[in-house]
Order: sequence, then C-alpha cells, then structure tokens
Amino acid sequence: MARAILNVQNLHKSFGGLIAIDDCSFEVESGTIFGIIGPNGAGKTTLFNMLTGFLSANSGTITFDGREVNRLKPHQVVELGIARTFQVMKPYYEMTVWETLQVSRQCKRVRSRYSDAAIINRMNMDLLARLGLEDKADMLVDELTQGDLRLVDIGRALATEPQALFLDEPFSGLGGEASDRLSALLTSLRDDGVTIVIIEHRLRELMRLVSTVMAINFGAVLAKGTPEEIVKNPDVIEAYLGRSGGSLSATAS
Ligand SMILES: Nc1ncnc2c1ncn2[C@@H]1O[C@H](COP(=O)(O)OP(=O)(O)OP(=O)(O)O)[C@@H](O)[C@H]1O
Repeated sequence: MARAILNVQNLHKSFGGLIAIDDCSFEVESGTIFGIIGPNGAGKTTLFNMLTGFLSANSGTITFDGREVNRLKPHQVVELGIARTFQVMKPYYEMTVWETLQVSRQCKRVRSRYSDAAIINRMNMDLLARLGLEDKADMLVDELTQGDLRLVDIGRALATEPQALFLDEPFSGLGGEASDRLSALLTSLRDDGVTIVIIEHRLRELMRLVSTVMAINFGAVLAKGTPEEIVKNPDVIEAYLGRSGGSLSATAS
C-alpha cells in the first residue's frame, strides 16, 4: 500500500467575505498522479497557492512528507521537495534553455546536495534529454514553440530536484503532438517515483494520466475517486453542465 506523501486536513481560505477554500481534506499517495478539477473560480489555484507557500491558510493543516507546509515561504517549500508551475507561464526571456535550468539549480536544495559543476552539467543534459530538448539547450526561450516552452517550464521545476511536482493547467494551449509528449513525460516521471498533482480543464488528457481525481466546487470537495467514478458522479456532472458536462462521460475512455 502506497503511503500518503501529502496530507491536507480541513483547509479554509477566505478573501474578505469570499470563502475560496471551504473545509478541504484529501491525501495524495506517493508516486501517483492526482488530478484536481472544478469549474472556473472553484478554488483550484488558491489551493495550489496554499500547498506551495504562496498563500497561508486561515485554518487547517498541510503536511508534506511528514512536515508542516502552512506558513512556509515558497523557497522553503522548494527545500521540502515541492516544485510547481503556474497557469500563465513566465519564461525567462532573453535567456537560453540551459540558463533557465541553471537558475533553478541555484536553489539550496540542489546546492546542498551537488557542489560539483560537472555533476550539475550532466544532470542538465539528462534532464534536457528527458524533456526531448537536448538539441535546444542553447536556444533562447523567446524562440520556442508553446509546447517546448511548457516543457522548459516543467524542466525549470524539475531542476530543483523535487519529490512532488504541482502543475497548474499544463496542457493549456498545447496541440495534439505536444500534448502527447507532455503525457509521456509525466508518465515517465511518475514511473520514477515523482508524485504529480495536476489542475487541468482538459479532462480527456487528465483522465488518461491520473489514478485519483478530486472535483471541487465553491471551494469544497465535491467528489474524489477514480477517473471512471468521477465522470459518472452526478454532482460532478451537474457542476460541469453548461461547460464541458456534455462530454464528461467520454473523457475516461
Ligand atoms: N487574491 C485574491 N483576492 C480575492 N479573491 C480571490 C483572490 N484569489 C482568488 N480569489 C477568488 O477566489 C475564488 C477561487 O479562485 P481560484 O483562482 O482559486 O479559482 P480556480 O478554480 O483556480 O479558477 P480557474 O479555473 O478560473 O483558474 C474566485 O472567486 C476568485 O475570484
């Protein structure tokens, strides 16, 4: 039985009178891919922001690998082994792909483990090969396609050598071929033991990857289960009606 690496209990977050996260509890098992879905404004990014040190919860607990996350700063969360990407990418323009990875390599988590530049160079080459970007190391990120940019963005997170990767809508804007490359990358990372949590509106891509999905609406957990269970769940279907509800049942096949 896999152990839970992330444990969230009774989390609450309000912005003034608006309750963005309402008594949210869930666990993520180590080495699995866990999906988070929900309509626009459901609270998904707010939840990610609390899990990664960008926001503090009003109450509740977040434990990662046995350590309390709430109230840590983002760089301290990186030290624990959590890396994330953002819904809107902000590439390091005028820097190359290699230089982008090198920025992440400056984090304490990497510097305290690997002091030898030759080892870091080798790790960068391995990471670029894994991303399928070995021929683009010296390209400016400004020149990359949307699909390659998304891979560099994930590479930037992976270069902190995380145990867990949190991805906010990684499939957004990707065409079929780029989506397939991203899916293959995420599957291979999972096979190597990286825990992955994904917020995604592209349900077809998400449901093929994840073992467990949590649906949230108005900040509260609506349902948790396998992709097959979630796409049949009446509450989830209702929350998605008028958006993608009509095609929800086709997504888990
Ligand atoms: N800093 C903030 N101040 C005030 N309200 C906020 C803030 N951040 C988020 N909200 C509100 O909290 C609610 C949840 O927003 P959030 O961005 O987490 O939703 P989401 O599920 O990620 O939506 P989307 O799918 O559109 O990205 C929304 O009503 C949003 O307007």
